[in-house]
Amino acid sequence: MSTHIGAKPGEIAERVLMPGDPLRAKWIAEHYLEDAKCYSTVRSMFGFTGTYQGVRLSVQGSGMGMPSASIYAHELINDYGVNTLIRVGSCGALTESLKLRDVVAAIGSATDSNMNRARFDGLIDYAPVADFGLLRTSVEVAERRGIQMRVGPILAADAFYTDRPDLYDRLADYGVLAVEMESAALYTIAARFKARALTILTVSDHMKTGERTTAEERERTFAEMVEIALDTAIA
Ligand SMILES: O=P(O)(O)O[C@H]1O[C@H](CO)[C@@H](O)[C@H]1O
Ligand SMILES: O=c1cc[nH]c(=O)[nH]1
Repeated sequence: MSTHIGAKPGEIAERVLMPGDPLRAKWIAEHYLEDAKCYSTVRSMFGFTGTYQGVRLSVQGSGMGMPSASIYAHELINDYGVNTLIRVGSCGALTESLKLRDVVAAIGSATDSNMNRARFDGLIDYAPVADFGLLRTSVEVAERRGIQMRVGPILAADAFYTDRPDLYDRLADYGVLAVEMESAALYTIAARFKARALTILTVSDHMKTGERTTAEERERTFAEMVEIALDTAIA
Protein backbone atom coordinates (compact mmCIF):
# COMPACT_ATOMS: atom_id res chain seq x y z
CA MET A 1 0.00 0.00 0.00
CA SER A 2 0.99 3.63 -0.38
CA THR A 3 0.88 6.07 2.51
CA HIS A 4 -2.82 6.87 2.12
CA ILE A 5 -4.24 4.14 -0.16
CA GLY A 6 -4.60 0.55 1.02
CA ALA A 7 -4.39 -1.17 -2.38
CA LYS A 8 -1.88 -3.89 -3.24
CA PRO A 9 0.20 -3.45 -6.42
CA GLY A 10 -1.96 -4.06 -9.47
CA GLU A 11 -5.28 -3.53 -7.68
CA ILE A 12 -5.88 -0.06 -9.19
CA ALA A 13 -6.63 0.39 -12.90
CA GLU A 14 -4.65 2.78 -15.11
CA ARG A 15 -7.82 4.87 -15.54
CA VAL A 16 -9.43 6.42 -12.48
CA LEU A 17 -12.50 8.54 -11.82
CA MET A 18 -11.88 10.80 -8.84
CA PRO A 19 -14.83 12.34 -6.95
CA GLY A 20 -14.11 14.40 -3.85
CA ASP A 21 -16.81 12.54 -1.91
CA PRO A 22 -15.85 8.93 -1.07
CA LEU A 23 -19.55 7.99 -0.91
CA ARG A 24 -19.93 9.23 -4.49
CA ALA A 25 -17.07 6.84 -5.35
CA LYS A 26 -19.05 4.01 -3.74
CA TRP A 27 -22.22 5.05 -5.58
CA ILE A 28 -20.40 5.15 -8.93
CA ALA A 29 -18.83 1.73 -8.32
CA GLU A 30 -22.16 0.18 -7.28
CA HIS A 31 -24.12 1.66 -10.18
CA TYR A 32 -21.70 1.51 -13.09
CA LEU A 33 -18.87 -1.01 -12.50
CA GLU A 34 -19.11 -4.75 -12.95
CA ASP A 35 -17.38 -6.96 -10.36
CA ALA A 36 -16.43 -3.88 -8.33
CA LYS A 37 -14.06 -4.63 -5.45
CA CYS A 38 -13.17 -2.15 -2.72
CA TYR A 39 -9.35 -1.90 -2.57
CA SER A 40 -9.03 0.76 0.12
CA THR A 41 -10.91 1.99 3.16
CA VAL A 42 -8.00 3.95 4.63
CA ARG A 43 -9.46 7.09 6.28
CA SER A 44 -12.81 5.99 4.77
CA MET A 45 -11.54 7.43 1.49
CA PHE A 46 -12.96 4.52 -0.48
CA GLY A 47 -11.46 3.20 -3.70
CA PHE A 48 -12.95 0.55 -6.00
CA THR A 49 -11.85 -1.31 -9.12
CA GLY A 50 -14.14 -3.08 -11.57
CA THR A 51 -14.89 -3.00 -15.27
CA TYR A 52 -16.98 -0.61 -17.31
CA GLN A 53 -18.02 -1.90 -20.75
CA GLY A 54 -15.26 -4.49 -20.42
CA VAL A 55 -12.52 -1.97 -19.59
CA ARG A 56 -10.79 -2.04 -16.20
CA LEU A 57 -11.52 1.15 -14.28
CA SER A 58 -11.13 2.47 -10.72
CA VAL A 59 -12.96 5.10 -8.71
CA GLN A 60 -11.10 6.80 -5.85
CA GLY A 61 -12.39 9.45 -3.43
CA SER A 62 -10.00 12.39 -3.11
CA GLY A 63 -11.46 14.42 -0.22
CA MET A 64 -12.05 18.15 -0.19
CA GLY A 65 -9.45 20.72 -1.15
CA MET A 66 -6.12 20.74 -2.93
CA PRO A 67 -3.93 19.32 -0.13
CA SER A 68 -6.12 16.21 0.06
CA ALA A 69 -6.62 15.77 -3.70
CA SER A 70 -2.86 16.25 -4.25
CA ILE A 71 -2.07 13.31 -1.99
CA TYR A 72 -4.40 10.94 -3.87
CA ALA A 73 -3.35 12.13 -7.34
CA HIS A 74 0.34 11.85 -6.41
CA GLU A 75 0.03 8.33 -4.97
CA LEU A 76 -2.26 7.04 -7.73
CA ILE A 77 0.23 8.11 -10.40
CA ASN A 78 3.53 7.43 -8.66
CA ASP A 79 2.71 4.36 -6.54
CA TYR A 80 0.09 2.65 -8.71
CA GLY A 81 0.94 3.65 -12.31
CA VAL A 82 -2.32 5.49 -12.98
CA ASN A 83 -2.12 7.45 -16.23
CA THR A 84 -5.63 8.90 -16.60
CA LEU A 85 -7.50 10.80 -13.88
CA ILE A 86 -10.94 12.28 -14.40
CA ARG A 87 -12.31 14.29 -11.51
CA VAL A 88 -16.10 14.17 -11.16
CA GLY A 89 -17.12 16.88 -8.73
CA SER A 90 -19.66 19.45 -7.68
CA CYS A 91 -19.22 23.19 -8.18
CA GLY A 92 -20.77 26.58 -7.54
CA ALA A 93 -21.86 28.52 -10.63
CA LEU A 94 -20.42 32.04 -10.91
CA THR A 95 -22.52 33.09 -13.88
CA GLU A 96 -26.24 33.26 -14.59
CA SER A 97 -25.55 31.54 -17.90
CA LEU A 98 -25.28 28.28 -15.91
CA LYS A 99 -28.22 26.56 -14.18
CA LEU A 100 -28.30 24.18 -11.21
CA ARG A 101 -27.24 20.65 -12.35
CA ASP A 102 -25.56 21.87 -15.57
CA VAL A 103 -22.38 19.99 -16.49
CA VAL A 104 -19.09 21.87 -16.93
CA ALA A 105 -15.73 20.64 -18.25
CA ALA A 106 -12.80 22.67 -16.95
CA ILE A 107 -10.38 23.63 -19.72
CA GLY A 108 -8.16 25.43 -17.23
CA SER A 109 -8.10 26.33 -13.59
CA ALA A 110 -7.36 29.67 -11.92
CA THR A 111 -6.52 29.36 -8.24
CA ASP A 112 -5.94 31.30 -5.04
CA SER A 113 -3.90 28.38 -3.69
CA ASN A 114 -0.30 29.06 -2.77
CA MET A 115 0.85 25.57 -3.82
CA ASN A 116 1.98 26.54 -7.30
CA ARG A 117 3.43 29.85 -6.15
CA ALA A 118 5.64 27.87 -3.80
CA ARG A 119 6.43 25.38 -6.58
CA PHE A 120 7.71 28.17 -8.84
CA ASP A 121 9.35 30.32 -6.15
CA GLY A 122 6.62 32.96 -6.51
CA LEU A 123 8.08 33.94 -9.89
CA ILE A 124 5.69 32.24 -12.33
CA ASP A 125 1.87 32.12 -12.43
CA TYR A 126 1.66 28.54 -13.73
CA ALA A 127 -1.51 27.86 -15.77
CA PRO A 128 -2.99 24.44 -14.88
CA VAL A 129 -4.88 23.03 -17.90
CA ALA A 130 -6.83 19.91 -18.83
CA ASP A 131 -5.40 17.22 -21.08
CA PHE A 132 -6.52 18.25 -24.54
CA GLY A 133 -7.23 14.70 -25.75
CA LEU A 134 -9.44 13.90 -22.75
CA LEU A 135 -11.24 17.22 -23.06
CA ARG A 136 -11.89 16.69 -26.76
CA THR A 137 -13.17 13.17 -26.12
CA SER A 138 -15.46 14.38 -23.33
CA VAL A 139 -16.97 16.99 -25.67
CA GLU A 140 -17.58 14.31 -28.32
CA VAL A 141 -19.13 11.98 -25.71
CA ALA A 142 -21.43 14.74 -24.40
CA GLU A 143 -22.55 15.57 -27.94
CA ARG A 144 -23.18 11.90 -28.70
CA ARG A 145 -25.23 11.54 -25.51
CA GLY A 146 -27.18 14.74 -26.24
CA ILE A 147 -25.94 16.40 -23.04
CA GLN A 148 -25.23 20.13 -23.12
CA MET A 149 -21.82 20.47 -21.46
CA ARG A 150 -20.20 23.88 -21.02
CA VAL A 151 -16.42 24.05 -21.51
CA GLY A 152 -14.46 26.86 -19.94
CA PRO A 153 -12.16 28.01 -17.16
CA ILE A 154 -13.02 27.53 -13.51
CA LEU A 155 -11.65 28.63 -10.13
CA ALA A 156 -10.05 26.14 -7.73
CA ALA A 157 -10.45 27.84 -4.36
CA ASP A 158 -8.83 26.99 -1.04
CA ALA A 159 -11.89 28.09 0.93
CA PHE A 160 -15.49 26.93 0.44
CA TYR A 161 -16.85 29.94 2.34
CA THR A 162 -15.55 33.22 0.96
CA ASP A 163 -15.39 36.74 2.39
CA ARG A 164 -14.83 38.08 -1.12
CA PRO A 165 -17.84 37.29 -3.33
CA ASP A 166 -16.86 40.41 -5.29
CA LEU A 167 -13.85 38.45 -6.59
CA TYR A 168 -16.21 35.75 -7.89
CA ASP A 169 -18.03 38.44 -9.88
CA ARG A 170 -14.74 39.78 -11.21
CA LEU A 171 -13.67 36.29 -12.27
CA ALA A 172 -17.03 35.83 -14.00
CA ASP A 173 -16.29 39.05 -15.93
CA TYR A 174 -13.17 37.25 -17.17
CA GLY A 175 -15.13 34.19 -18.32
CA VAL A 176 -14.60 31.96 -15.28
CA LEU A 177 -17.67 29.74 -15.06
CA ALA A 178 -17.64 28.05 -11.66
CA VAL A 179 -15.79 27.41 -8.41
CA GLU A 180 -14.63 24.12 -6.89
CA MET A 181 -11.63 23.13 -4.78
CA GLU A 182 -9.31 20.59 -6.48
CA SER A 183 -8.78 21.05 -10.23
CA ALA A 184 -5.66 23.26 -10.19
CA ALA A 185 -3.75 20.76 -8.06
CA LEU A 186 -4.97 17.80 -10.12
CA TYR A 187 -3.91 19.40 -13.41
CA THR A 188 -0.54 20.48 -12.02
CA ILE A 189 0.34 17.07 -10.55
CA ALA A 190 -0.79 15.24 -13.68
CA ALA A 191 1.41 17.52 -15.81
CA ARG A 192 4.39 17.07 -13.49
CA PHE A 193 4.21 13.26 -13.62
CA LYS A 194 3.16 12.90 -17.28
CA ALA A 195 -0.39 11.68 -16.65
CA ARG A 196 -3.61 12.92 -18.27
CA ALA A 197 -6.24 14.75 -16.23
CA LEU A 198 -9.65 16.29 -16.76
CA THR A 199 -12.21 17.83 -14.40
CA ILE A 200 -15.93 17.47 -15.10
CA LEU A 201 -18.35 19.12 -12.68
CA THR A 202 -22.05 19.39 -11.94
CA VAL A 203 -23.44 22.69 -10.67
CA SER A 204 -24.58 21.97 -7.10
CA ASP A 205 -24.82 25.59 -5.87
CA HIS A 206 -25.52 28.85 -7.60
CA MET A 207 -23.64 31.92 -6.40
CA LYS A 208 -25.95 34.31 -8.28
CA THR A 209 -29.35 32.78 -7.45
CA GLY A 210 -28.58 31.16 -4.07
CA GLU A 211 -30.07 27.81 -5.19
CA ARG A 212 -28.45 24.61 -3.92
CA THR A 213 -28.79 20.83 -4.13
CA THR A 214 -29.04 18.56 -1.08
CA ALA A 215 -26.17 16.43 0.27
CA GLU A 216 -27.99 13.32 -0.98
CA GLU A 217 -28.24 14.77 -4.49
CA ARG A 218 -24.53 15.60 -4.40
CA GLU A 219 -23.79 11.99 -3.53
CA ARG A 220 -26.11 10.31 -6.01
CA THR A 221 -27.70 12.32 -8.78
CA PHE A 222 -24.87 13.49 -10.94
CA ALA A 223 -25.40 10.75 -13.51
CA GLU A 224 -24.85 12.82 -16.68
CA MET A 225 -21.41 13.97 -15.48
CA VAL A 226 -20.44 10.46 -14.37
CA GLU A 227 -21.55 8.88 -17.65
CA ILE A 228 -19.56 11.41 -19.70
CA ALA A 229 -16.51 10.72 -17.51
CA LEU A 230 -16.87 6.93 -17.80
CA ASP A 231 -17.20 6.99 -21.60
CA THR A 232 -14.27 9.42 -21.82
CA ALA A 233 -12.09 7.27 -19.57
CA ILE A 234 -12.51 4.12 -21.66
CA ALA A 235 -12.29 5.82 -25.10
O1 LIG B 1 -18.17 17.35 -4.85
P1 LIG B 1 -16.69 17.37 -4.68
O2 LIG B 1 -16.00 16.48 -5.68
O3 LIG B 1 -16.23 17.09 -3.27
O4 LIG B 1 -16.23 18.86 -5.04
C1 LIG B 1 -16.66 20.04 -4.42
O5 LIG B 1 -17.39 19.84 -3.22
C2 LIG B 1 -16.56 20.10 -2.06
C3 LIG B 1 -17.13 21.25 -1.30
O6 LIG B 1 -18.43 21.02 -0.92
C4 LIG B 1 -15.17 20.39 -2.62
O7 LIG B 1 -14.42 19.21 -2.65
C5 LIG B 1 -15.49 20.91 -3.99
O8 LIG B 1 -14.47 20.89 -4.94
O1 LIG C 1 -16.29 24.25 -4.04
C1 LIG C 1 -17.49 24.33 -4.19
C2 LIG C 1 -18.28 23.22 -4.56
C3 LIG C 1 -19.63 23.37 -4.69
N1 LIG C 1 -20.16 24.56 -4.48
C4 LIG C 1 -19.42 25.63 -4.13
O2 LIG C 1 -19.95 26.69 -3.91
N2 LIG C 1 -18.11 25.49 -3.99
